[in-house]
Amino acid sequence: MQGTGVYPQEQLYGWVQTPCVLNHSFASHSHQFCPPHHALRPHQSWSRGSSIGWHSDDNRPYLKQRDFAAVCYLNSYGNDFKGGLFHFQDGDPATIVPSGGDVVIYTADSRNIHSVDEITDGERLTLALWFSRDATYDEDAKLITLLSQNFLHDNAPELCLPLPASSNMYWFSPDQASSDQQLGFDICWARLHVLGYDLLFHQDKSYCSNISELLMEPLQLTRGDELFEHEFINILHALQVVQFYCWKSPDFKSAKVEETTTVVVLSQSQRERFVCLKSLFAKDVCLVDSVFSNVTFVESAQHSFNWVDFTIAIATWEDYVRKLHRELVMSLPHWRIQQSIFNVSLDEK
Ligand SMILES: O=C(O)CCC(=O)C(=O)O
Ligand SMILES: [Fe+2]
Repeated sequence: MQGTGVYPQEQLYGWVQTPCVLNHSFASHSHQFCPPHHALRPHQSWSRGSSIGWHSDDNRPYLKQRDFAAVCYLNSYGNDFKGGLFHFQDGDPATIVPSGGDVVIYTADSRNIHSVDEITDGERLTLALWFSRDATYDEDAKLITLLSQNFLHDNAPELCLPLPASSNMYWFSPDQASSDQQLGFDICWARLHVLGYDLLFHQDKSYCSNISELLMEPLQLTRGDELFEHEFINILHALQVVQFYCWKSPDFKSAKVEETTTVVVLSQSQRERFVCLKSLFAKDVCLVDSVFSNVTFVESAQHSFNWVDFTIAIATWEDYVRKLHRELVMSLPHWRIQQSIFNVSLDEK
């Protein structure tokens, strides 16, 4: 994607925690309507310093299949971030102020040249979609095939556990032209860190300098000098539970506690191990703090932490994932018949 600024690097896989209510804000519409095929980019975080200069969304030979673009805002200008206004070069409205739940839709060609101002504070979250008339770019068909292969076994919830993508997907480099792992930090590690957690691999991995290998390893979480003995299957699993806990912890207050929580004090050698790991995952901890300062998810985590509630969060997260899995398994036969996940009915009034 062309742009003069710093394009956001982070793409998170997993669920979108903010509900999307569509308030249509059509910036441009044209063409005789025929239901387009869609491609979805996972929800995206624009951290402080991100921006994108004037561009159209089909501005590369390999992007020519894009006919329409849609951006759904998952949080709001003013409340969650500063800067980050969207501008069209021509036409009216010229400026869109992102507001959680709103969607802006426009043709992907040069009739809708647009830009996004630099984010000066907080974190801007969006969900971007592109629509194509060319069936060979139909993401639904690909996804349905993939889901059919992997998700048809109802009683295999472990299949729902997240698998990290390639390691450079999670590496934030201040120099975005390179993915040089001598600078910057791992975003998963950084998110855990700003929420007050450190991590420790089950086996001593301090000899291992390959981040992509480490991202796949089982691990435990620590806070202060405490080690929580639960084992997470990989860093994304731990991160999903931690974020789920931040999101849902107000609901746990009234919950009855039957879970047993095992926390031990860190030994000296364990402490040394996580110091080693820290230098592997973050070359610059000050940069982590500066990128994530004033981010709302950090503020929302300022609740009183306790491991008992956290233990409940693990079990509740598992129930939640199982529920999503069941819904998926129920919908899949229908999607397979339709060969489509999102159906636009032209007859609906
Ligand atoms: O996030 C936005 O408001 C627009 C993003 C954009 O222009 C793009 O991803 O191409
Ligand atoms: Fe764009």
